[in-house]
Amino acid sequence: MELDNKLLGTLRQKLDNYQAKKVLVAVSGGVDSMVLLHLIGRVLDPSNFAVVDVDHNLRPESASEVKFVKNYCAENGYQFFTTKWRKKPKNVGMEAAARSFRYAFFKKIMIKNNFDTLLTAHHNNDLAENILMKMIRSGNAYEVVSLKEQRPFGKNQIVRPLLNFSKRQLAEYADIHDIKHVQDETNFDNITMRNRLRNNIFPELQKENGQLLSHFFFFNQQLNALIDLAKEQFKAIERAMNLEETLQQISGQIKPILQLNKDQQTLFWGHFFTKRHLDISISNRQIDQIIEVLIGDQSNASVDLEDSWCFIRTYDQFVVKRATLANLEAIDVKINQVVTFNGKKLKITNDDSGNLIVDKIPQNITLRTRRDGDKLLLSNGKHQKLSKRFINEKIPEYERKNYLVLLFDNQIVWVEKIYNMSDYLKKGNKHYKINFVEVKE
Ligand SMILES: Nc1ncnc2c1ncn2[C@@H]1O[C@H](COP(=O)(O)OP(=O)(O)OP(=O)(O)O)[C@@H](O)[C@H]1O
Repeated sequence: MELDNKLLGTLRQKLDNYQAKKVLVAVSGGVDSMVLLHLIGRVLDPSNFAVVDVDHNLRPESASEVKFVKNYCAENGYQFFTTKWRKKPKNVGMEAAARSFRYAFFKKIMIKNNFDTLLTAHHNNDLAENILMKMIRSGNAYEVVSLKEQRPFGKNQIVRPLLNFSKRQLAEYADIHDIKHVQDETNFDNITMRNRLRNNIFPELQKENGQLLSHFFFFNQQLNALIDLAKEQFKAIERAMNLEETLQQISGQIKPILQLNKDQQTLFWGHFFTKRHLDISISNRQIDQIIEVLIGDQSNASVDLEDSWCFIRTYDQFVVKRATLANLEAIDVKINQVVTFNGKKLKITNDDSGNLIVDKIPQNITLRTRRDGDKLLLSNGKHQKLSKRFINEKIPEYERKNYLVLLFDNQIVWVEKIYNMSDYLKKGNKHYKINFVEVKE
């Protein structure tokens, strides 16, 4: 009776707090969501709620599980929505794809039928498992924060009224009221980390302290609040940074960030990258590298990020941009043949207007990007390392890999913008002119 009152009281209070008027209950048929549905049936009039169950079509029993929920709704006079997932993607995480299909369907039903609130049956064990899993995977505070009791969902909201109740309490309620439910057999195999934590680790941890789950709840609440406070301060910092943002890059002043201490900077960059529309994931190690670059006084220092994005610090600014992918393969080029290299169309012609002057017509012409050990011939007959030339010309490291290098018979004769062997050839000898041009369409 006490548990009944606690659950019903909490549910009423949450619906009231979050002004949930027309409610869609997400029910998978498992014990948690059947308990939620049973409770809702006791609190709301059927005209104010409906049930939704998505058949993910991933297990043979899924259709009969949906039928079970459908029948339950029919018996109780509840409106019911369902759909079956048919177009399963290949080569992506199945669980994540199933989830995004599920939430897209929830959204569609809510908009079409004017529901203002989606209720899910997430509970305290789900929350604790999420936190521990994220702790194991990343330790990133923004990821470690777990489910919130309420969050916006498009123009509407998701409310999770059972977050403060344990799985055991929900199972107890199901027992008392003899609530039938389906059993997901995959909960028992220990292939997933979640199941290993649920079945092996949490029972052990709870032996240390029976209050463990509520501590996770409390920790989550506090961490969420701290992050919200930090974000307020970061907004002010971002305003002072004068950010300029396009789909391809974002840049800004670094001075405002340097007012934060090193740990606060870590928190800042974690937030900065998670909320940007530039789709970059960033590791803790990369955040450390960014901070090193900002604290150091080396202009043009850079950090490589995922998918060829890079973070570059110039004197008092930073820019995050995509570095063009270099084609590192060398290609052989014939005279008058058009080749595409790093997105440019190029051609070598052998005519008098040539801007490359050589002392013999080459047998082999090769185009490639830089390699370690590349050397340039100078007029005194000596060689200079290409890397040295890049430094002299102040070409930042992140750009060097995109520079085109042209070789005649294995001798570098030209490097984009910074070297042309013609400038170093002795006058008086017999020379040939060769043209190296970018072809415009
Ligand atoms: N197929 C489904 N159809 C309708 N509701 C579902 C379905 N699967 C899950 N739910 C709802 O989501 C809640 C959480 O389910 P579960 O723990 O399996 O999901 P999750 O993938 O871990 O979490 P999330 O839904 O936040 O991604 C369930 O209690 C239920 O309310």
